[in-house]
Amino acid sequence: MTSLSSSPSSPAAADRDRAIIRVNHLTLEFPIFHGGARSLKKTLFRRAKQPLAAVRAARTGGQVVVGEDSSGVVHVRALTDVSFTIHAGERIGLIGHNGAGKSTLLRVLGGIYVPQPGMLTVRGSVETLIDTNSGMNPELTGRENIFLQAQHKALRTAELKKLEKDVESFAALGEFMDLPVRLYSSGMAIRLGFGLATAIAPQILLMDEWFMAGDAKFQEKALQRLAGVVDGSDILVITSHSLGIIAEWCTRVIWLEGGRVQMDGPTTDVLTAYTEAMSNHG
Ligand SMILES: Nc1ncnc2c1ncn2[C@@H]1O[C@H](COP(=O)(O)OP(=O)(O)OP(=O)(O)O)[C@@H](O)[C@H]1O
Repeated sequence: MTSLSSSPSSPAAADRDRAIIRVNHLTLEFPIFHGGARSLKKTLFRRAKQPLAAVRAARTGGQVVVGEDSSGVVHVRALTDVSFTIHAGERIGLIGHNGAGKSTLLRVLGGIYVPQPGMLTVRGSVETLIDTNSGMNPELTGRENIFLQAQHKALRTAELKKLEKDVESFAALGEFMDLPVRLYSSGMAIRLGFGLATAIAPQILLMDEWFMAGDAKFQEKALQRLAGVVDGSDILVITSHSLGIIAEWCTRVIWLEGGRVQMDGPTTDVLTAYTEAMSNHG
């Protein structure tokens, strides 16, 4: 069950309405409808007959399972029984191997995937920096997309003008601002998407590491702008393979392994354990 709600801004209700994310026993599976699923199912059954010691869990990816319903559809279980609470003021880093479930978890928190079973409560305004074009219409120009966002946020004319000026100057796309977004390179789409998503600080900012893409000058500008947004937000959740970024930005780290929470705690403790595990197992 998912509940998403926005906070009223009454100062009297400030404490009660501060952002919070609560995740309880969350599991998420993707069904596989690919032609290869049949032979994959045979392999899984063959493996199930082998002694347990011979079936070592893969280090990358979620768990591949045969569905328990009568259809026998093969699923990838990306998240298994994940639970945690994030309070206002916390900056969370999600780390783990390729396929550990970081991006999937971020999408669940952003309301893009609905977990079943499990319960998710997200209180506060949410902004996601997950896909380069998230929330953008590729058929519209960059400028029209700014107007679209302003409409969603019910901005007044003066606020819209401010937003347009701010994003235009940050993205520095020149005449491309008045061309359809589908013509942009991925770096150009990042400039616009990042500029838009960070123009107004949300209570909860969910961010995948793609923002690190782009040329060096843009990265520098993006980090500077992000610092301001993070300061204005209640909660930051960021996934990254760069432990330097996690160490610099996060107060707490959740380490995922094969879709499960391996460790959850203060940044230094989790990064130390993770780095040790890396050097032991590669
Ligand atoms: N749309 C999808 N359909 C099927 N399986 C998916 C889908 N998205 C993710 N998965 C699977 O879910 C598991 C977790 O993937 P996810 O992208 O969340 O991992 P990640 O930790 O973000 O990985 P990386 O660091 O490589 O980006 C993987 O096994 C992946 O194959």
